[in-house]
Amino acid sequence: MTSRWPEHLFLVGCGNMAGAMLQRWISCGLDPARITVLRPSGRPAADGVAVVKTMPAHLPVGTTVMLGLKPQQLADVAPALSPVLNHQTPLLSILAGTTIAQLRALFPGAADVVRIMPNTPVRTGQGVCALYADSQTSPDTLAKVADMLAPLGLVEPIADETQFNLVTALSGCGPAYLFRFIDALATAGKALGLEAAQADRLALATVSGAAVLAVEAQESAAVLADRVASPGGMTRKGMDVLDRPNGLAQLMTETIRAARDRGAEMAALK
Ligand SMILES: NC(=O)C1=CN([C@@H]2O[C@H](COP(=O)(O)OP(=O)(O)OC[C@H]3O[C@@H](n4cnc5c(N)ncnc54)[C@H](OP(=O)(O)O)[C@@H]3O)[C@@H](O)[C@H]2O)C=CC1
Ligand SMILES: O=C(O)[C@@H]1CCC=N1
Repeated sequence: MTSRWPEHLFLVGCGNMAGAMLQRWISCGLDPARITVLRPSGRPAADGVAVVKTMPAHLPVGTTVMLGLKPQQLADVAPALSPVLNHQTPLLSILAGTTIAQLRALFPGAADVVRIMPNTPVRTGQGVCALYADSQTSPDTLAKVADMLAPLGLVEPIADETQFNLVTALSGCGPAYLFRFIDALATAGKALGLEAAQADRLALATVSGAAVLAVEAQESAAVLADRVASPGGMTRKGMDVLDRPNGLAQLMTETIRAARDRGAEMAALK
């Protein structure tokens, strides 16, 4: 069986998101000696991973490059990165908003260009990586990228790039909304009289347990919610607040729409 890992991985930027992917890949067997990280600060990325502060003149044969910097930083790095890519260097990008066409314009030497939209839970192997490539990218490269992402969690191919910002708004940004929800649940408990640490503990364990149950159960989340809500009981009264016309469903639609639309704005800023 061939290895799921590239011969060499070059990460251009390795902060919160690429760093989470890196940690998971290493814990699943990617040899740190096969990874180089470019980051201006020169801060260590992980034990055994080489860190450089400036663009190398050449990349080892068999290198896969992943862009892990912010979209606003891409224009600074592209002039130095483009010449070191060739048609055998798969170029992966986790940049929100930045389209394949924009990447191809900046990196004309790359043949295989793949957009990935991860989320931070990849660090535990419970993340989501959405995946899109255009028809110029070889199916073999795309399959290899999907294989490399498999230890990070759900790998979700996206057929239509115009949906990528919407997908980003849901699964890429989604953990932040869940973290906010955990905070809000605990804060509500505190506001109504619970001791702070206890409210935090209860909120976190409740969200964690409910998420695991939702994953493991055969029923939909809607059915599971109804099973908690005994007729005439306490939960129904609470859910009546969430379910009112301007309640949670509308709030989430507005939230996802605002995030999605920011992706298009970011692409237009290039
Ligand atoms: N955060 C998230 O949950 C998600 C983020 N993304 C995408 O990931 C990308 C990175 O976001 P995030 O990790 O949050 O950002 P961070 O700010 O945490 O990381 C940015 C990284 O880019 C590096 N960097 C800055 N300037 C340059 C440069 N000129 N050349 C090379 N590297 C540079 C930084 O270096 P240094 O370490 O030295 O400061 C840092 O490692 C974005 O494009 C974002 O859209 C996608 C999905 C989810
Ligand atoms: O906030 C952002 O732009 C990125 C995209 C998905 C999560 N973080």
